Amino acid sequence: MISAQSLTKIYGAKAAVDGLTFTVEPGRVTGFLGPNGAGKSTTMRMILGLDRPTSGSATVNGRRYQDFPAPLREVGALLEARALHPGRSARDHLRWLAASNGIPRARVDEVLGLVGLEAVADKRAGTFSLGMGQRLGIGVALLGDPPVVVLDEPVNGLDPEGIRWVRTLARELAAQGRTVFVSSHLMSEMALTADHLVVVGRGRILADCSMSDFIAEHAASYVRVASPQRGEVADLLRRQGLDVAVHDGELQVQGTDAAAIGELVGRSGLLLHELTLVRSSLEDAFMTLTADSVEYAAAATPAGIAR
Ligand SMILES: Nc1ncnc2c1ncn2[C@@H]1O[C@H](COP(=O)(O)OP(=O)(O)OP(=O)(O)O)[C@@H](O)[C@H]1O
Repeated sequence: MISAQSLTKIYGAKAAVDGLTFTVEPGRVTGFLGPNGAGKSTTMRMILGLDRPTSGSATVNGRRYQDFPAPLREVGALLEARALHPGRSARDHLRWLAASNGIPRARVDEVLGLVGLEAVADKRAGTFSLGMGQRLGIGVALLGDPPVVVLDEPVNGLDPEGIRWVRTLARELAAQGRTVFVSSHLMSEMALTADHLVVVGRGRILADCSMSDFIAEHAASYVRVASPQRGEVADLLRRQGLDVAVHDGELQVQGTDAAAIGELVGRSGLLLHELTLVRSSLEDAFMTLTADSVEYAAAATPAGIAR
């Protein structure tokens, strides 16, 4: 597992990471979320020994990254910034890393197959598209067959097929009992991939809980009710003590489920055209929780630009 204990990184007068304590457990995918500048990459870099904490510690299976003699066999990582030699082929890049980490050469071909790069394995990495580069980066992460995998924005630049591939891969790695720690800004994708979430804002922990608890706690579901007798239906529901809001000509009702609303309205003889449970999304929950932690927010769209 990965463990951060009071992990802190100060740049000048600014705490990029401010006393983070959390663990990333094996056997599940843990999503790492936060607005731009929240400290995700800095945290991952400290876990991977690329940045030194100002104080606190980050360990993988109880040891600091720099203390592993063959780190690729302990922790596989894809970081946002690619560090590929542009003139080297994908195969040579993997072979070079395998040799320096005591990994058998045969594993290189296995990994090229796993990430779908066999056909271009001998092309120079400098000619790769963003998506091919991401696949090669994921190949590097998997090269040592490590029990812990850290992926920073793995679906960046991938097409829909590639995005689905990363999702399936992350879930398979977790199902094999590995520790999988993934950051992404794509909320809909994260909702399908992660079981557990660590959410940060301005370098601090905002949430550390299961995906379902996070959504239930930070965003509210409601029942959408449409009726040609909207006013009467709204009055009826309000008299029952339900919370009714009117939005774009429909009622949004909180406080009970669709079945109970249907029965109530049915008994009154009023007409219903639609009754739908609208579940809140991970994106809704994320926006609610991080509203105060957003560092770089755009102003509302100026009227002249709105379509
Ligand atoms: N080398 C550095 N020197 C100075 N400040 C830095 C450095 N690296 C990061 N920071 C600052 O630390 C904060 C956290 O940055 P970090 O890249 O970890 O955030 P992030 O959550 O990964 O953001 P994003 O989602 O935009 O990738 C930011 O305010 C950033 O400007």
